[in-house]
Amino acid sequence: MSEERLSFQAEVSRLLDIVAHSLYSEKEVFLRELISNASDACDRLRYAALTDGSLLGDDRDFKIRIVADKDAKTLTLIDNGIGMNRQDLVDNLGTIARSGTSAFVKNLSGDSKKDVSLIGQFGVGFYSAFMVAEKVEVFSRKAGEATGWRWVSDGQGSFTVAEDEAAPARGTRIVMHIREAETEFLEEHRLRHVIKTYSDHIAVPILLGAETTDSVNAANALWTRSKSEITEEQYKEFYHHVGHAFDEPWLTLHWRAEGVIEYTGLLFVPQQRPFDLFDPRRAHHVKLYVRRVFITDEAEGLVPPYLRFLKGVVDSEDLPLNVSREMLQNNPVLTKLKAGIVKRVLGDLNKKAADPEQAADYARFWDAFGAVLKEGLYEDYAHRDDLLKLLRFRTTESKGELVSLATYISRMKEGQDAIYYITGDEKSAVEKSPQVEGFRAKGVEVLLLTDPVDEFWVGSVRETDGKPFKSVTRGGADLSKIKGEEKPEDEKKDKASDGDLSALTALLKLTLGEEVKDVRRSERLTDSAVCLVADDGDMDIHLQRLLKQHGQLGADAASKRVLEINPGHPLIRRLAEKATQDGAASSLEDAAWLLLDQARILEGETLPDPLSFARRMAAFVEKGLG
Ligand SMILES: Nc1ncnc2c1ncn2[C@@H]1O[C@H](COP(=O)(O)OP(=O)(O)OP(=O)(O)O)[C@@H](O)[C@H]1O
Repeated sequence: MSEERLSFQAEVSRLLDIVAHSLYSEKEVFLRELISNASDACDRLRYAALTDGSLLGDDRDFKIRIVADKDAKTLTLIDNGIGMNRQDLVDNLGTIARSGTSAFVKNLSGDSKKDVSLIGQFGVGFYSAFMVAEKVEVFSRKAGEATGWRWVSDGQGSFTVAEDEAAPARGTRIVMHIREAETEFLEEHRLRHVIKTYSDHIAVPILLGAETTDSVNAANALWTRSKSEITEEQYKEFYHHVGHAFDEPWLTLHWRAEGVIEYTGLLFVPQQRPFDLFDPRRAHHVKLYVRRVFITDEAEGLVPPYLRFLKGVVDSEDLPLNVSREMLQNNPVLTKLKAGIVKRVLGDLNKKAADPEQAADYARFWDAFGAVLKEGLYEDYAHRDDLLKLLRFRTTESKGELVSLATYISRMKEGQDAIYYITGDEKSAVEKSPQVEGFRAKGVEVLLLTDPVDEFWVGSVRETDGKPFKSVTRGGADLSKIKGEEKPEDEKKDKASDGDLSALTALLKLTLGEEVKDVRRSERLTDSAVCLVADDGDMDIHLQRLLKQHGQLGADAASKRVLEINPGHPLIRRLAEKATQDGAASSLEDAAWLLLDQARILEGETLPDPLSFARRMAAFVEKGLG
């Protein structure tokens, strides 16, 4: 086939532009990226050869060779891994395969400084070669295939592919034509240092020079070494490699299990949320190995979705080496591995969570991954108690600090028998909700739940330690039973008389008719005149809104709300007085609708009839101005 010229996917061009022009201060990381890819290629061939031994031929020892040629100003990296055919080259080196990354690049701001620091968080993989090279040639031949290929690009929007017999017998040779300013990467000592720093953990030998047979790296799988032999730095570099990550691990778990099943786990909890954390597939990122052979990074069932932030490796001694990815489904060994992983991870998280000295550190984890962990509360009943201990909340009383359920319970007021919460989209908004006023006045703490998942777990967990979870926007507020810290003047505050209030309530019910389920005097309001609540047994207001937004609830399936009025509010007092007068029904009609609309606005809802609202409002203001 003759040479073809193809364009890079738009996102790749964008990425290359940033890579070439702005740049990381640490250009040396390009080598780590290419070595990481070469090692993955060896892993994949090792796995493929389990079912088709002929793929390896006589060349059975995997290696990565790096050769610098100062005269030609080229740096060459050769692996005898799985290799790429024409289609692979076009797909892998012309597009960004990972969907999260691709979407991310699409949304880059165009401000190169900002973009570079963001890209630094996930790396640019193969394309980082263009940080040091003005031209890159990739010669490759896929294992088991006859034809070799050459891919060439100067990173300027396009590349060429053509058949080429100069490709290695199997695997990939990447030739980088090093820029004048980057010739330091042709110096052996510099290369050796970079390899030692970033790639020592790579399990395939890395040979520096055309002839040498001595590897620069230790060349055994990091997780097989004993903990005492591994430095923090090495763990970190391994985490970068295995997790395609660029932050520091927040927690490193390295353990060997011997007993019912035998395996080694080396798992990391990242510091930062990866971009695809809320991807609907909820896939995890833990690689499964069987006796040092990479099997798959998609073993569904190895890690539950609520721990999908974990990165790392699990290496089993019990699974058969020829286990196919299909065979892994419903495999009893896999089930046991999963049980071991969950126990270990939750145990270590609980140690961190329980240590007051590490509260600030745990808070960082919680802010990154708490929302994901909460999914386990309704998906993994067996570990619910462990998970409940890990929960942290911001509350109306916590001044931004995180509070555990145990702390909340220890601070409950006399007569308080429920754990109160409010759900919503944003902390600042729920904190100011009228429904929490009465609780705040009494010093009764209310959990502020602002993750969408919150609605689902509170609905499923229902209670802890004998204390039910209760929404402050649903049902009666039963605040009168609680001995709080209210100030005496609150008690004495003028309230509408019972008779007047009953008249107003009746009038509002009549006027608003089908728009509300009921109108009641409120126990929970102190400052606002009105608010909406869901009736006991009805769906919480925020949950209704959430389900509607996601098309899970028809417009008419929503249950009606109860309008609560504050007997101590001057406006309600005045209206109550008027409600007993003749002709009140018609003179207060506009006021009734305005009260309801006000409650809707406080709830963050759009008004069903904004035009009428504006008309009534204008009329009132006009009257007020005399
Ligand atoms: N030496 C190689 N041998 C075989 N395939 C390779 C090699 N180098 C790259 N590839 C293929 O090209 C793809 C893209 O590589 P690239 O480094 O850009 O991204 P990645 O490795 O998937 O992710 P990351 O951005 O985290 O490095 C790889 O997933 C792999 O399929």
